[in-house]
Amino acid sequence: MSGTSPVVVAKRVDGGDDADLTEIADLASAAGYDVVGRLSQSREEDAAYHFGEGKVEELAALVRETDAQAVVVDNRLGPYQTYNIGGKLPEGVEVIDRFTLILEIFGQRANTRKAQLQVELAELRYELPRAEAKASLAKRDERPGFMGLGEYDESRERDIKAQISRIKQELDAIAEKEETRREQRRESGFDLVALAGYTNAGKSTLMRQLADDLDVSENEDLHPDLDPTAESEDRLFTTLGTTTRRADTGTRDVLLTDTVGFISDLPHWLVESFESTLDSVYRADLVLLVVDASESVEEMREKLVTCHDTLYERNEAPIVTVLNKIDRVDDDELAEKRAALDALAPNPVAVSGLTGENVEELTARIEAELPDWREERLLLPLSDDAMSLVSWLYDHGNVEREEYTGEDVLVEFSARPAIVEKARSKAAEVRAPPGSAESGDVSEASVDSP
Ligand SMILES: Nc1nc2c(ncn2[C@@H]2O[C@H](COP(=O)(O)OP(=O)(O)OP(=O)(O)O)[C@@H](O)[C@H]2O)c(=O)[nH]1
Ligand SMILES: [Mg+2]
Repeated sequence: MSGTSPVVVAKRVDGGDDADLTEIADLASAAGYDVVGRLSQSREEDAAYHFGEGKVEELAALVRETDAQAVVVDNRLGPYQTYNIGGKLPEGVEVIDRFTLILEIFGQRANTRKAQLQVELAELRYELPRAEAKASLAKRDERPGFMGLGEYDESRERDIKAQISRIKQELDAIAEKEETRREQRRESGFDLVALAGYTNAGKSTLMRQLADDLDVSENEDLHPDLDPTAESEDRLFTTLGTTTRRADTGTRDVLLTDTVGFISDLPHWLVESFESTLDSVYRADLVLLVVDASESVEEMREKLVTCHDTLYERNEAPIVTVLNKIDRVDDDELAEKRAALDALAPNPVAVSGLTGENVEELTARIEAELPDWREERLLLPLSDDAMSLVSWLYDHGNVEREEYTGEDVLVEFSARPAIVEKARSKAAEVRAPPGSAESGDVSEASVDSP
């Protein structure tokens, strides 16, 4: 089915308020569909049809009336329910669920090898239990292809498993390379800050506001892998891959990474398929959790909960919550929202990524929250190697004192812990170059931090 096809969106909630169809309609538009009808129901789940049977008749009538080519359902449908709903719809009208729709969007946006592999992996993980169900039903001599899922084929299940493991291997190799790159960047003195948050919260817009406006091409020598900043658009999942830019926050050298947004109700397997993309968030030194403050407190709360759930198990970094889009909120309203969300978003920074309002407060906060630099003193015998270590320290940290006493140079500096470690081992080599007689006797010359 092509992107511009007309579709009807539908959703069921257990009870209480009417179902909110905004997000599923936005997702359908993001996939390029034209939303021509909406239908919701508040009742408990029906085993056969998910919705009440009468509601499905209503859905079929709406489809006929609007000439829709598909129905997008914002609930988890079992394979039988999908089949039963499909049976009531006009011939050829597809039933698409939330996950298939999200995968479709990701598939359209996947423009790197990694993104394509991730989408493929998610598709296979979605298909596997369905293939298993088909295989086991066929073994029990049931009708093959019973759910409109095509002819039964036992080898399909084995194929899927083999493909899954092949793709996982390739993705693991990519993830390893990225981890090495993160370590190299840390060793060159950079702090890694990641933008995270619900899709459409304004991450890419804020990234552009914080990034040095230097052209990527001008920075190429230093960071051949930096890419142009991701686009901003009022559309869900504009950004799929990750982009990294330098940001000037004052004294620290920061590399800022923008990445795919979070969304609620994603099954475990889908989140897992995008694990290595989320690693740039999980393994950062600091996470900026961006929230759209122009939405209602309830929406903000739900989205914050989704973000925390996604971060909860694997995130290692401190989190600063950023209330974004304050150009659309007045002061009283902002104060109310801050108070209401205090438990989920303690001590947030409020900014507008669009106008740049209050962005200095955010950069100051980034500096304050980044892991502390350590103080160190090194005493080195004067030599060319010692002098090049001193100049390396100027490049990678803050040199506070440099003193020459006859045969030695004393240097006091502060730097991130990894740099201090590296400096110590460089100093050991300066004192006793590998292969020299005194090799191994280096600890004496090291002066501990005050
Ligand atoms: N008024 C206002 N609009 C903003 C602000 N920041 C972002 N927007 C708008 O919000 C929409 C989404 O912004 P993006 O920067 O694409 O958001 P994102 O979080 O990167 O979204 P995805 O990549 O799709 O997950 C765009 O239409 C932006 O112009 C802001 O501070 N104020
Ligand atoms: Mg984006």
